[in-house]
Amino acid sequence: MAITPALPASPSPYFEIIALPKKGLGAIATTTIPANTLLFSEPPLLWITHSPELEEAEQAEHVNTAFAALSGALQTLFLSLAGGVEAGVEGAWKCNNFMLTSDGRENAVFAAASRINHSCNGGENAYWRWEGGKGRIEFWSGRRVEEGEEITHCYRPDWRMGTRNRRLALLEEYGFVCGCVVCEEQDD
Ligand SMILES: C[S@@+](CC[C@H](N)C(=O)[O-])C[C@H]1O[C@@H](n2cnc3c(N)ncnc32)[C@H](O)[C@@H]1O
Repeated sequence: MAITPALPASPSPYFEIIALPKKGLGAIATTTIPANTLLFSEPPLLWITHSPELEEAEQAEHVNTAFAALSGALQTLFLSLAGGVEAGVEGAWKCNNFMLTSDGRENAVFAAASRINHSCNGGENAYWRWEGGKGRIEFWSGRRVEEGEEITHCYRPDWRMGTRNRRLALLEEYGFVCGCVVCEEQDD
């Protein structure tokens, strides 16, 4: 008998997490959300502080050490994130880590924030910020979001290039073919 994995519970009264065509899981608004609404906030699941010059292999060591310190339930949760099923700790880290500070010294993975898909510049309707004093990431709506719309944020807001090059860059850096509203509508 095929076992359907349980969908993660929504951390927010504003959206549900469901399976989406070609994107895995994603967050869909269950109500109209006004601009500048706090959608959710959460502490990191796995967080590392490191020198920004750290080589990838050394960073992986930090990640593995932090992973080993998690409880069994949190390890299972971490490995259930995108990339984790196929490529273990390294895959989940690569697919889901946020650079928290502009000096590149702090990176973390979050259970709920990991489920928010990417939209290229202009298509996103949410943004995040790291509240270091509270030790939490916050997700805010950047504009009014209609019921049924997908909640997205832009993984690389600094990329300003044509759709074709942006899609290639996303494929190279993040390993997916972008199916966001901007890429689907533009064809340059
Ligand atoms: C941080 S996770 C986002 C949540 C993920 N969809 C899940 O099922 O947990 C990033 C992964 O989601 C998918 N993804 C995110 N944004 C996407 C987009 N715009 N188009 C296609 N796939 C996307 C890719 O597989 C990517 O590696």
